[in-house]
Amino acid sequence: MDQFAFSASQFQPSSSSWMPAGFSQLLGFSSIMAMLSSGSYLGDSVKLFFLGTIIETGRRLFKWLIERFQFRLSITARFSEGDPAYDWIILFLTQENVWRRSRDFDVNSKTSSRKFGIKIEGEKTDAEEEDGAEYVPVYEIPQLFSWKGYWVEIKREQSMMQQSSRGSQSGPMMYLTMYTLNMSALKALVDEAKRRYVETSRPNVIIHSADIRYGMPFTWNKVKSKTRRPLSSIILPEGVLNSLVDDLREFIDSEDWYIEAGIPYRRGYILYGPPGTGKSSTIYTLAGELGLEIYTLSLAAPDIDDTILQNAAAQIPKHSILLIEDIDCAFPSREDEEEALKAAQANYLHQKPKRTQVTLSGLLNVLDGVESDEGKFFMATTNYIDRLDPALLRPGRIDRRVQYRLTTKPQSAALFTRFFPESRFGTSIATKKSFSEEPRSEKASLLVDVDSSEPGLDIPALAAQFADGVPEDEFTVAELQGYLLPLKKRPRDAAANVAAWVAGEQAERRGHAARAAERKAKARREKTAGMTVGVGSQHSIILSPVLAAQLSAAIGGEAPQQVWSPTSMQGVSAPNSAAAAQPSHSTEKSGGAGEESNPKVNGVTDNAQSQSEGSA
Ligand SMILES: Nc1ncnc2c1ncn2[C@@H]1O[C@H](COP(=O)(O)OP(=O)(O)OP(=O)(O)O)[C@@H](O)[C@H]1O
Repeated sequence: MDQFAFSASQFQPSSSSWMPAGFSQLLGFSSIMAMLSSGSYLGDSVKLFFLGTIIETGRRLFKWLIERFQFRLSITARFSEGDPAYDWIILFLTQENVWRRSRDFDVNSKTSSRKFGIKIEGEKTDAEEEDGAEYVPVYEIPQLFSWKGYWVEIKREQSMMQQSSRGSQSGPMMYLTMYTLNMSALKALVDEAKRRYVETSRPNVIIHSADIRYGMPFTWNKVKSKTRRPLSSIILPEGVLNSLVDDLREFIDSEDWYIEAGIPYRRGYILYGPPGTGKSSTIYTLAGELGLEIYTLSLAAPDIDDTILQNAAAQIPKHSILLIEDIDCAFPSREDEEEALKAAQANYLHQKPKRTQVTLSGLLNVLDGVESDEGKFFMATTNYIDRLDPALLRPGRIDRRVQYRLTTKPQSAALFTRFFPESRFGTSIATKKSFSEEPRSEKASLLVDVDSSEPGLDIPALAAQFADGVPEDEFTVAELQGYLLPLKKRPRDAAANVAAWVAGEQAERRGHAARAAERKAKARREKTAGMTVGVGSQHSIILSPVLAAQLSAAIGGEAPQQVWSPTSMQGVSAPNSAAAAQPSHSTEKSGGAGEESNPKVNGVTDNAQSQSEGSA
């Protein structure tokens, strides 16, 4: 107490110099100062409290200043995953080695999906390089780097984006902060990122496919890259491919014309014909040639509806291709739907077969609407153009139709030459090698060559032999390719054995057609047998189609036309009984074995000139 009283009196004279003594006493200021200087426990606590308050206030002030400073002296850009610009930035960061200070990676096995993995140096074999794991930096901890004299900070975050009918939408976002007031620096960085992306992607075709997950926003997040195919690898009748390339180039270059003429700046193609004739390959090759990215969607997917389709089309950047493969699957004909329903019922499935929720009008809206201009290409493939609604094919929606057919002789020869190019197998190589190497016997010079293939061959003659062995309009390029693949180093065998292969294929097709006819006949019998099986004249029973079929097979065929007495049906116990094993309907013929084997389709033709309308 004494100590306290002493200190207070010591303090009082000085405080009175700037504050009336009565006033300072009223505030209790002198007693607080006395307490603080007393060194007591309470005084220390109060000191600590004031110190903490000062530090916290300072910290907040500093943060506030930094934020203001950052806001005024930096530019922040956001990139959301699924948008092409996000990929530009990711690739840019990989190339700038920003990941070097990072300790945070996603490790994935290498696939054709593009993830912009980085190369981690170490002693690795080539095989490991090719097939090993891929290290993809995560960038979830902010990384600072400098680019052209600017400080740039990068950070990836999972962030909430917006509310939609499909729930709250969230997705990874990349935040790029540049410490500069110069807006054009950001533009330069983004342009540079895009340029590098285009440059890096040039040898590949980039294919985006839809990422549809319940409750998540629609994105084109699944990205793959395919090695670009040269135009010469596509075997079509003379001029078809070049005319498509010219048409697409002209379209890309004539944006101003479209705007001036008031015509929607969009282009639609449909490629149709039997499977394996090169429809998809043509689209991928065109995309590679012109540096276009492909956005592919299957309308047959049950999760996709008109809203998603519209969203998807809207998210596609300018000068890219919206590809819908097998477009007929989305809108099956009424007969097909009935058949699917019957098949489901026959198997006691009470659910309707699942089909797309996309409506024809939804698709037409996408083709006509704002989403479909801005220099986008709409490309579709189908095996059955007749099943498509004429509204879909009308000029202005589909500008060009390209028909694909089974191979002609020139196509077969061209395919052979593609497999066995003159440059590797022709006479010129053999001559060059025989001069450059030690003299050897004729037999030996034929055996040794580049890639241990057969050299010194008359490739045009072998190609002609091969083409002669393949009947026109019977096989697809894909089928011939399947035959040639195992013989890729043996051109002579490929040409010599093709006739035998063709004969084998034809026999197999006849067998297949016979079995198909048999199945059809059986289905017809089941249909009629399923209606009514009479037991005596008074008791007729209705059987399920399957049971009726089993019964009719067991008792010998056309059940509904006949009346079976209960005694005649005795012994019919199971479908696998001896009676069932020997059906008495063997008189039924297979209904023209060759009929269904080969749909008659000829060569590849381009209908563009005759059928294209509404194009520029
Ligand atoms: N005209 C062709 N030129 C070059 N290769 C072809 C051609 N037709 C088919 N192929 C080859 O056959 C395979 C299948 O071709 P593709 O997928 O392009 O056929 P498609 O007509 O699109 O078939 P689907 O209708 O089943 O989708 C590919 O490997 C492709 O290289």
